[in-house]
Amino acid sequence: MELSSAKKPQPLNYKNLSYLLYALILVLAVAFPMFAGQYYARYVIVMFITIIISIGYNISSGYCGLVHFASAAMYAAGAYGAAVMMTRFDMPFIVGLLFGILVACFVSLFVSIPAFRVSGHYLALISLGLIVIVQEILVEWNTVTGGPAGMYNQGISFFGEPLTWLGQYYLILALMLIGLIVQWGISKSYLGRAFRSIKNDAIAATGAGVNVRLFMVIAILISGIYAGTAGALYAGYSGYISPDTFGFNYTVYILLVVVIGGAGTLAGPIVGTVIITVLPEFFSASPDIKLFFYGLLLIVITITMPDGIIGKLKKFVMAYGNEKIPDANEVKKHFDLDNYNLDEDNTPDKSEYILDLKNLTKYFGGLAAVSDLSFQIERGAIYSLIGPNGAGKSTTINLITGMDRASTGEVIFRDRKLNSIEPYIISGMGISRTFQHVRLFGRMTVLENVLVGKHLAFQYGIFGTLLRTPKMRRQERLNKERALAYLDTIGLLDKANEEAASLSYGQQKLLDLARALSMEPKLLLLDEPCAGLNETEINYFANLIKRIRNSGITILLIEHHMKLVMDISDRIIVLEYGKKIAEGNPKEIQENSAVREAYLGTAVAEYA
Ligand SMILES: Nc1ncnc2c1ncn2[C@@H]1O[C@H](COP(=O)(O)OP(=O)(O)OP(=O)(O)O)[C@@H](O)[C@H]1O
Repeated sequence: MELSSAKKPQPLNYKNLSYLLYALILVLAVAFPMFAGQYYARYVIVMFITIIISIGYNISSGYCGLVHFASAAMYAAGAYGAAVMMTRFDMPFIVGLLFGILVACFVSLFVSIPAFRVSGHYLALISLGLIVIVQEILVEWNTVTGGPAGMYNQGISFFGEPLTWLGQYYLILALMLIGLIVQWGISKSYLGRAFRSIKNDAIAATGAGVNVRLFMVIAILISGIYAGTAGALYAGYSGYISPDTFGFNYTVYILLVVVIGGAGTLAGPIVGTVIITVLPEFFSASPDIKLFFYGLLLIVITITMPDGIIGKLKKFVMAYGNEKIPDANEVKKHFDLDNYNLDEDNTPDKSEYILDLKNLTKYFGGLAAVSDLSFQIERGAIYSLIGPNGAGKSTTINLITGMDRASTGEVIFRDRKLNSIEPYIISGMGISRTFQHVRLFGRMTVLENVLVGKHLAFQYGIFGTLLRTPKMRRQERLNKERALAYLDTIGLLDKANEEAASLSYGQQKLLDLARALSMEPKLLLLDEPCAGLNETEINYFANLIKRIRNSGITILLIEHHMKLVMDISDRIIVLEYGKKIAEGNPKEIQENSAVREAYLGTAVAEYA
């Protein structure tokens, strides 16, 4: 089957281009105070601080997709935390900085905990509430914050010595560079891929083994660390802070920086800051004109470049992925479906069946989508679940994977009851799935989609991520090689660097399968993998499914395509209105009169 389209022109080397730009910016930033003097250096320091807070916002919102307006609240927490430590407790700047970060992290919890329950505009509304509350605290808690009049502090000093303006410039530049390097490290790690998978499709991310809630908390916590650092630096550098600085306008300002620069891109916060800070100066210094300019810029950029300036640039040079793709023979060393030994762990269960559903019932309101359903699945077989539309097939898969909770009954997988286990843990236990309506991480590359499927195979921590330790690099390399091998297995190796959303429908279905397969499941649940495909594609899938079964992986297939089901199934279970009406081998099912009446009708008559 020809699933690959004609080769596209070789993309320009975006990677080298951006390295060159970063080097230029660095040289410029280091040399700037030497030729520009103190007045302009102060201006650039504020830009550095803006970049720091914007990177944090970019990680939580640009990468992880959590749109919130809490930047100003976390920034205020950092600034006041540092100032209070320095002024009220006479502590050195470094203690103020650490305390400011701590307070900002605490404030970040008020965004991340609600994010468990709400998302989208509800989360944005909650974060707006947070700004109002923080403003009130700053204004009313006079004895600590100085109230509306604000508070002064001793400024940035080390060992009792105030830092010169040049020292402050390089300190803040160094922290900004660290911030950029950390952002780069995160984006190149499984942490960054997990964030982006959540933004693309949180349900698919859960299915791939990502603990979505935990990673949302981490993303917002990281933005709290950046905002806290920026706030403390601002307090120390300016020597005076007041509540006015940390209002709604500032949050919108940071949002603008990230949206205009390019949310979810490495250089977005830099480009956005430069544009938002420098461009208005060419028009006028008047605050009203500036606001007008910001508003206009937001409208124009959102309409013409929804991915921001860097996002547009990346599209222009087609810089989706730049992984080197080895040839197929090389790739097969890392995974070969036809010579695959299913890795049974050291604690094999005693049960004869890999999956055992006992009297499973699921109500949606008054509707029993699944009703008193019991069946067992033998290891290494292909079982198919068939039935008319609305019979409860997908719901059964959702109950097995923990994406829906059973009203009554039990799901037993390898002797373990799954009923109250979180879906991402179930994925890690050896059950993976594809989705009826393909759920890919559309804005990630084909290779990255499969790598998210390998999420649980990454075992390096935050230090590995930030320091790019040998362990981290080894795991990244090995899993990349393996992910490429899965792509080769399903025939998409040459598409590894392309955006998943750009694939044809058949290719997307294949990628969904590759991602599920990359999780090294013991039980693979396929929800209508062939819906919407043509005969050639269906035959290709049928062959793949049989090869997967032959490798030892057990399969539960939902499919309406009867020829495929009858050809490849070892056993078939038929549902109607959530109830099992028949079970048997393909021949028995074809001959079953109740099944013919309820579902198969002429379809089987034609097939038989
Ligand atoms: N989240 C939900 N909330 C309410 N009702 C639901 C929900 N999910 C499924 N249902 C209902 O449960 C019944 C079974 O749906 P399900 O999707 O499991 O059927 P299916 O056999 O997979 O159908 P199809 O072949 O059309 O995909 C349907 O009546 C459906 O409307």
